[in-house]
Amino acid sequence: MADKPFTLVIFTSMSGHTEALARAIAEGAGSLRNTTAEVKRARDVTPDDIGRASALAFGSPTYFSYMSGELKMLFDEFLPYKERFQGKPVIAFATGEGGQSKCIESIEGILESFGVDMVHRSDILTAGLAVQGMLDQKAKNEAVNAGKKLADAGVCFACRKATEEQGVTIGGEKPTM
Ligand SMILES: Cc1cc2nc3c(=O)[nH]c(=O)nc-3n(C[C@H](O)[C@H](O)[C@H](O)COP(=O)(O)O)c2cc1C
Repeated sequence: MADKPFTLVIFTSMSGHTEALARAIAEGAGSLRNTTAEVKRARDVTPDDIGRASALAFGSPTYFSYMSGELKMLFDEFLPYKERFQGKPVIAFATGEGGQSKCIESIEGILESFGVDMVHRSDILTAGLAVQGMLDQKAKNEAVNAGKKLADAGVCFACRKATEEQGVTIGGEKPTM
């Protein structure tokens, strides 16, 4: 994992709508103190990137009520690296012309089998982050806030991981060996 809690926002996009949403999420995620955020196209993401991240966002345009082939390919290829996703806070986002919640469902379905912690279920939105058409100011604000909440959950994840790795138990005592 990176030194500072790090949010990786992964997307695919042809005409720019989903990219704009990804950049707004990263803007929110990177605005927290002591955290960083990066935006990457799905085809450029490596298993090491997933391992370094303390929080992840995955987004796609809706194609035939599903995610793009490029994002599906990432999931297919990263199945052997499933443990790098486990327990990490995640949000799914999508743009479309009305069918984007189906796209979000398709992304979430795969991510659940990778063992992630879907952040929105508890405190973001009931249907992931969905946008129809180009990003307006309201959608942008929502995306920035979602990014902040995601990064915040990433900080908690990184703290829990560090505590586990140092062998510190709750209550502050190290186990005796
Ligand atoms: C091949 C193709 C299939 C599409 N299928 C759907 C669809 O099933 N439902 C929908 O709401 N929008 C659909 N769309 C619209 C796109 O999801 C929408 O324009 C999206 O915002 C494009 O994202 P981008 O600008 O990031 O490329 C489709 C677009 C294309 C090119």
